[in-house]
Amino acid sequence: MAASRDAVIAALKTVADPASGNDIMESGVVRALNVDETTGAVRFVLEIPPKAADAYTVVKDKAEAALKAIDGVGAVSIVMTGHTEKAPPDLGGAKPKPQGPEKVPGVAHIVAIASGKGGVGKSTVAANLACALAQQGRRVGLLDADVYGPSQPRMLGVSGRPASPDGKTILPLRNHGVTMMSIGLMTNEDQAVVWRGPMLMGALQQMLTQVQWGALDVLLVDLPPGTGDVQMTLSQKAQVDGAIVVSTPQDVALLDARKGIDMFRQMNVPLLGMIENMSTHICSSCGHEEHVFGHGGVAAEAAKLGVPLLAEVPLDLQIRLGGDGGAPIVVSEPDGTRAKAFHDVASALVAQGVA
Ligand SMILES: Nc1ncnc2c1ncn2[C@@H]1O[C@H](COP(=O)(O)OP(=O)(O)OP(=O)(O)O)[C@@H](O)[C@H]1O
Repeated sequence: MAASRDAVIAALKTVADPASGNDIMESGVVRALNVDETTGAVRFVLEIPPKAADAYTVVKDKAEAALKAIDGVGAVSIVMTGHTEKAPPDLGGAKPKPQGPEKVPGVAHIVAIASGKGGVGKSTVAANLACALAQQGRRVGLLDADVYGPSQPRMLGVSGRPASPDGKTILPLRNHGVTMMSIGLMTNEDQAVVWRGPMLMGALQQMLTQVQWGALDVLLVDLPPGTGDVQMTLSQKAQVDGAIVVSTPQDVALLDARKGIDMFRQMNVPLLGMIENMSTHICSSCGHEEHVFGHGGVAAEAAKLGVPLLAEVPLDLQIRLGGDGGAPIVVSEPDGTRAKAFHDVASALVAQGVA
C-alpha cells in the first residue's frame, strides 16, 4: 500500500534544517509536497536560502534516506530551488537575449503536453503521440522539459549524452522517427541540480534555440506537471500553437487539470483538448473492463469547459511495458487498437494545422 501523506510528513520532520534549527517541515523549506496515492511516489521542492546549496544537498540526502526507510514510499524526487553561486548547466555559446514569444527557427509548430499533477501519464502520451505523428510522415521533435523526472530518454529507448561538437549547438538524439532532447540530459545524472527560475529560463531557451532540431513540422514539449516557471517561460519565449492537457478521471487530477487550463488561457495559448488517460482498465487475462478511476470524468469536464476530448486511453499493461521499455505501444503494436487512440489524436492535430 502506498505511504500516507501523514507518514511522509512524519519522516520529513525527523530531518533538521541547518538554517533555522527546526525540522524541515516546521521551517517551511519543503514546498509543493506531493504524495501519489497509488504509487507512493513522493516529490517536493526544497526552497533553500541563498548560498546554502551544499548544506542542503546533505539535507536532501537525509530526507531521501528518511523517506526510503518507510514502507510504501515509491520513487522520491526532490528538487532544490534558490539562488546559489553555482553556475547553471551551460554548454557555452552565445547567451540567449531576453525576448518575447518567437518562432523557433525551422520549427513550424509547437504543441505543449501538460498535466495538472504528476504521474497521470503525460510523458507516455507525449511519447506515443510523437511516434504516431512520425508514422504519419510528420517531422517531429520532442522536447522533454520535465525537470522533476525527465522520462523521454527511457520512453523512446535512447541513451547516452547529446553531443555538442562545436560547444555552441547541441545535437539531439533520435529514435522511432522522433528527434528528442531532454533538459535532464544537460546535467550529470547524480548531480544535485539546483533549479531556480532564471536558470530554468536559460536552460529552456537553450533547448529551443541551441538544439539542432532541423526542419520540424511540430515540436511537442513534455512539460513538468503543474503550473510553474517552465510553463511560463515556454509561452513567454516561444510561440506555442496549442496545449493538450492530460488527466486521469480522478477528481483531484481534474481539479489540478483545471488550474493548468486556466493558466494556458491566461497566457493566450489555445487549448487543443484534453486526453483522459487510465480511462478504463482492461484485464490482460480475462478482458474484463473496469473503471478503476471512474471513467468519463474528463469527458464531462471537457464538455463543461468547451474543449474537445481528444482521446480516452485505457490503463493497460502493454502501454506501460511499451513506454517503460523504450518502444511506445504505437511502435511496438502499430496496428493495434491501443495505438489507434494516439493515431486519432495525431490525425486531429494534422487536420487542425498544428502538426
Ligand atoms: N495508459 C496507461 N496504462 C498503463 N500504464 C501507464 C499508462 N499511462 C502511463 N502509465 C505508466 O504510469 C507511469 C507514469 O507515467 P508517465 O511517466 O507517463 O506520467 P507523467 O504524468 O509524465 O509523470 P511525471 O509527471 O511524474 O513525469 C509510467 O510507469 C507509465 O508507464
